Amino acid sequence: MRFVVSGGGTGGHIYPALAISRGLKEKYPGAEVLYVGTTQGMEADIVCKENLPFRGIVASGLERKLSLHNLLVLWQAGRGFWQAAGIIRQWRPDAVIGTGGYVCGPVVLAAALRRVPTLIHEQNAFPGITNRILSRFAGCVAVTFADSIKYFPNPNKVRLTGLPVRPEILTAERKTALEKLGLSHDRFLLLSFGGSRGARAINEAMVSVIKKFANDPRLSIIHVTGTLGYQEFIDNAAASGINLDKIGNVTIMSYAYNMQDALGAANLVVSRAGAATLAELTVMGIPSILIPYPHAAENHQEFNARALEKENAALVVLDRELNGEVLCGKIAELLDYRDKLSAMSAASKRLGKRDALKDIIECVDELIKARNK
Ligand SMILES: CC(=O)N[C@H]1[C@@H](OP(=O)(O)OP(=O)(O)OC[C@H]2O[C@@H](n3ccc(=O)[nH]c3=O)[C@H](O)[C@@H]2O)O[C@H](CO)[C@@H](O)[C@@H]1O
Repeated sequence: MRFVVSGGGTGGHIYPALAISRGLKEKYPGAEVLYVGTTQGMEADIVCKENLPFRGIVASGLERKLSLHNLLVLWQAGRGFWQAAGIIRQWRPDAVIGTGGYVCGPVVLAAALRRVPTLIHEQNAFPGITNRILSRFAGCVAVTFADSIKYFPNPNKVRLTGLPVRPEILTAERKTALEKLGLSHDRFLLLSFGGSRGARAINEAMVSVIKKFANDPRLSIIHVTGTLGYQEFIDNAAASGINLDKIGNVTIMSYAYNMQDALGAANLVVSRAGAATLAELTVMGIPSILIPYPHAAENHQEFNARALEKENAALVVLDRELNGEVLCGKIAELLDYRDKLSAMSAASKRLGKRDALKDIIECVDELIKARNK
């Protein structure tokens, strides 16, 4: 069997695509999966570490106003479509799966026009523009939140599956993860990151958190700055009088390629409220302090975060209310009241959908069988 998966731009689209690739290989032993993305998105870097064949095409997004940039985008969209059509013709996939981001548009469309079975996955409570358009052509639309179903014109095609989490995250274990990270079993681990690209507001607040908890014997801290924000974070920490070399309980990373270990070992996570992150937190039953990115389309991260807050699985701090003092206060409260933390952890776990990947692979299988009838 041969498959094409496509999803691009940020980790939130890429990791579900990688999880689906693994699921396909498990379901169909010997299956070959080709990843189609853009060469300038994060996918080029992340996918090559997965040993999956990768092909790049051109794609970018329209600005929501009349502009010269949009003319370039339309020209690129045409070019991207021909590149995608060429790939589909040569690779002859049995099915094509898109997980969002502009790059999926031409890939899923080219496949659907050749009558190749297609499935798209929507991660957010409010669907992205690419998926809303593609849903008209795709054979199946798998969604994470029931709330998103109403935005798709043909509800009969929609299946509520949840968001597929990478298998290594599903199976991560605290003891092994702590050992891999070289961290003590007796300490509480606070993990903070701002989604796949990092978040300046979280980086700024974490400077105060690190200052407050530096060398505190109760806890270890792993803070992931995002590749772009790394140097700024290091400079800000130094300007605040923090000597990171002299602090034994803090690890700073620009990007965590081993998220299964970081999440596997964490007792508490501070993060943005991207859908893939929330799916990972809930399948692992990790309590969190969520700071939704305020400029996400239709403010969808706040909707995502409130869904966890409502079930007592997370505390929510709005970006405009965030500062070092507020974040230190919330962390200290959860460190001191472990019963509250345990209750949040249990609530988080109740929300996790561990079967999402299996359900999506079943949908793909049904599409293939329906075509071969
Ligand atoms: C600003 C914005 O619009 N962000 C969107 C984007 O976010 P973004 O890409 O930040 O999305 P998510 O939080 O959903 O996913 C991040 C993914 O990257 C992984 N990770 C992150 C950091 C790191 O160092 N290592 C690592 O592996 C996480 O484990 C997770 O799997 O896509 C998501 C899914 O459509 C949306 O819900 C988010 O709103």
